[in-house]
Amino acid sequence: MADDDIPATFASPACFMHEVDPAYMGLPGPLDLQAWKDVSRWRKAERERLIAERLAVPAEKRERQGKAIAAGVFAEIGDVRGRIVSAYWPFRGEPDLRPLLQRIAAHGGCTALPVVVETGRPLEFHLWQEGDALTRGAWNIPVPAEHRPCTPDIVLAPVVGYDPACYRLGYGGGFFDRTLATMPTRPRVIGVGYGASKLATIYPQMHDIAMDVIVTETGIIRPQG
Ligand SMILES: Nc1nc2c(c(=O)[nH]1)N(C=O)[C@@H](CNc1ccc(C(=O)N[C@@H](CCC(=O)O)C(=O)O)cc1)CN2
Ligand SMILES: Nc1ncnc2c1ncn2[C@@H]1O[C@H](COP(=O)(O)OP(=O)(O)OP(=O)(O)O)[C@@H](O)[C@H]1O
Repeated sequence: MADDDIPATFASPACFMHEVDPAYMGLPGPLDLQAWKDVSRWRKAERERLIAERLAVPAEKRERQGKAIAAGVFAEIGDVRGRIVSAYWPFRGEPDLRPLLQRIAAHGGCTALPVVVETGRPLEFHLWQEGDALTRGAWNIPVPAEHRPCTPDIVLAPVVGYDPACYRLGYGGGFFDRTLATMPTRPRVIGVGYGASKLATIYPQMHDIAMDVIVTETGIIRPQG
């Protein structure tokens, strides 16, 4: 038998994985990799566009919208007594929910801020309320100076963009997805953003985790079905 006649498979493969469609195995195939490259490029461009657009909105209008969003979030949370709510320190034109943190504390809730420990790792949440000291964290975002890690019951996640299925486009670090994927008990996740940040779809990938609800100044979005 000539070498050319040897079939291009193992006589006795260790397993049949090579015969199964990679998508069925939950593994990315070559096509998925190309699709993810395209989606990544598209997401990068959309992030830049959406951030530039919201920064171009006059500060007073953004402030008005922020107040309407905060009112919507407060109503959506319901009874805050004894619950931990994580918010964020606003940057790049995000809705300012700092007054909401005070309101939550006044109603008997605890508040926290997200802390980047390291790129590629889940976020931590550290207790913080108005008057507590802050220090500069990753990307110069203020974070609690005191190390008081906690597990929030409710996470307010700022969105750069969102879609009708409540998927969130963030800044591209994958922090919230990684964090939610590794929390033993999934908190309630409320996406927070401006109505103008709506996209037809963010082309959700395996790692994307949908928000339970998105609150904007123009209304509340819940995943269909
Ligand atoms: N106010 C606020 N605080 C927050 C978040 C947030 O979304 N908003 N985060 C929520 O996660 C974490 C910070 N996440 C960030 C993730 C990426 C970049 C960033 O600037 N990334 C690169 C591009 C990344 C890429 O495309 O690979 C950049 O823009 O240069 C900034 C913050 C924690 N704190
Ligand atoms: N659970 C996870 N495990 C490993 N990698 C993840 C996970 N979640 C997201 N990633 C990776 O993080 C990267 C950024 O993801 P994505 O574009 O969804 O970010 P984002 O949600 O916009 O960012 P952020 O949450 O920081 O605002 C991707 O390369 C993705 O594969």
